Amino acid sequence: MASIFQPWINKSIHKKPTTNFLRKTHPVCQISTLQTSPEQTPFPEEKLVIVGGTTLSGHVNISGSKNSALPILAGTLCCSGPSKLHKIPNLSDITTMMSVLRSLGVRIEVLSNGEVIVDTDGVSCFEPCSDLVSKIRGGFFVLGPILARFGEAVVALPGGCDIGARPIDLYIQGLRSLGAVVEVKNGKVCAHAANGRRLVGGNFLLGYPSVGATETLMMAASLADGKTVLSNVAKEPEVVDLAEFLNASGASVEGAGSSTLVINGKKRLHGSEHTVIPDRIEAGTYMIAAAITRSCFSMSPVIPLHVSSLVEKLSAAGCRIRQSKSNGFEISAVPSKSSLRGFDVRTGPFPQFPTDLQPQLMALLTTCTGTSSVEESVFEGRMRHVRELEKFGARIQVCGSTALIYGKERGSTLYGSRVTATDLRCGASLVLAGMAAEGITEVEGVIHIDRGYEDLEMKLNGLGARISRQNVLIPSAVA
Ligand SMILES: CC(=O)N[C@H]1[C@@H](OP(=O)(O)OP(=O)(O)OC[C@H]2O[C@@H](n3ccc(=O)[nH]c3=O)[C@H](O)[C@@H]2O)O[C@H](CO)[C@@H](O)[C@@H]1O
Ligand SMILES: C=C(OP(=O)(O)O)C(=O)O
Repeated sequence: MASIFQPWINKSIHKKPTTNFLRKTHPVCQISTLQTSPEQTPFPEEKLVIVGGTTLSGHVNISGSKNSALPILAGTLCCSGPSKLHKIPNLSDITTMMSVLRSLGVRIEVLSNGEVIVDTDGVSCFEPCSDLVSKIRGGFFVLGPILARFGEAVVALPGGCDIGARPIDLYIQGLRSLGAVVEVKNGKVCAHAANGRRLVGGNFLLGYPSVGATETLMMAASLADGKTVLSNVAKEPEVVDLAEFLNASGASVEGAGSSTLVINGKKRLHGSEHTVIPDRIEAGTYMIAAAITRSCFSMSPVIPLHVSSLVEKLSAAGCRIRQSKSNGFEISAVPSKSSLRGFDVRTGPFPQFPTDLQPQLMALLTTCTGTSSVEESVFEGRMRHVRELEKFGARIQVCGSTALIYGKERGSTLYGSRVTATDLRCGASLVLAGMAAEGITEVEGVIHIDRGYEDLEMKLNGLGARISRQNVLIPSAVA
């Protein structure tokens, strides 16, 4: 289908953005809330029904990264003219993010194969629909770009996984150091450039290398007057991906991937073409799926550096992991049948072990030998999966931020159960446990899983799993 924004490739089009901000809330806001993404549709509520005990084989394709696509979609707001993005995953969080952008007057065309064209030239207000922003974490990432490009922004407090308090103090302090006046009123962040026009470059040391605060400040500084130095920033691959998108759009961001960013602000950025990196958390989830089902299969594309902390742990447990040009990443847990060894793990900012793989890894550890420990150092509330894993018969003891997982001497101890996903990665860990368990498992709260896994059950079934999606009103198969 021909793009209505053709020729998007003309990077030199700098149409003047519409700056009539009198109408603060765009009417699209009302339309967007009626659009049907799984996140927004109250019915039907669904569950995944899993027949456990299957062995997986074959190859699985890894989608583009949710946590890269979200800030990059926000980053298009920094750019005059259309941007063409590749490998945007088909997820409910992405649908919600697109609705957030549309509520500002952004035009978005979704093509096939994860290609999306985003044109922000029609932006006609600086306050995105609050109902949409508060559904996801990524919606809040529009704050920095809107403020930097238009000198003013009103953005509702963010949503996202319920895994801790998730404050936004670093965003606020950082934006203030770039010359913004920021206050929180009635559940919204209201910000404007102190000089009434543009942010100004400044120095800011983040008290913690927050991913979202780093991304927000990077986008804001890209359009500020002068130079910004951000210290103790997040080094996550998604931060690097955003920097690459911004630089392709004419920004000057140096140091992405290290703990200091130096950003020379530009008067304007132009649209560009960018391919989102593969989702390292999705890839990691499939690697753990191979381990927990004691299977062997391959996956691609995977960037080895992005999964190195997981590879190290799985190798220590006894899995074999190989890379081949033709097949991508191949993980095998077959020769170690029933004897994967438990280990200790602590989550932390990249390159440490990712918190977004902690619940899935804990599910694996319940099937390994010996006693393992998992320390969650990033989110204080990310242990809600423990109660659900216990329903499979897992023995886990939580002490503060550390869980002790008592494995057993031989094979899986898990039995199919009826469980509920309380957040995205909790949902993934329950699906993994269900595949390893004896009997049938039902996972409710699928809405959380759909936020971040593209075609999860279709991809797993393609590897040999037996998972079906059913309406929760269908009588339960688990006693
Ligand atoms: C959409 C997206 O990209 N989500 C990811 C992003 O979330 P998100 O960007 O929200 O995570 P952060 O890196 O900001 O949070 C890490 C820690 O910093 C704290 N904090 C954060 C900001 C702040 O202003 N003050 C503060 O204290 C948080 O409460 C948390 O304890 O990074 C997390 C850490 O890798 C991942 O788990 C999420 O999947
Ligand atoms: C915590 C996560 O997402 P979000 O920050 O969007 O809630 C996640 O992807 O595991």
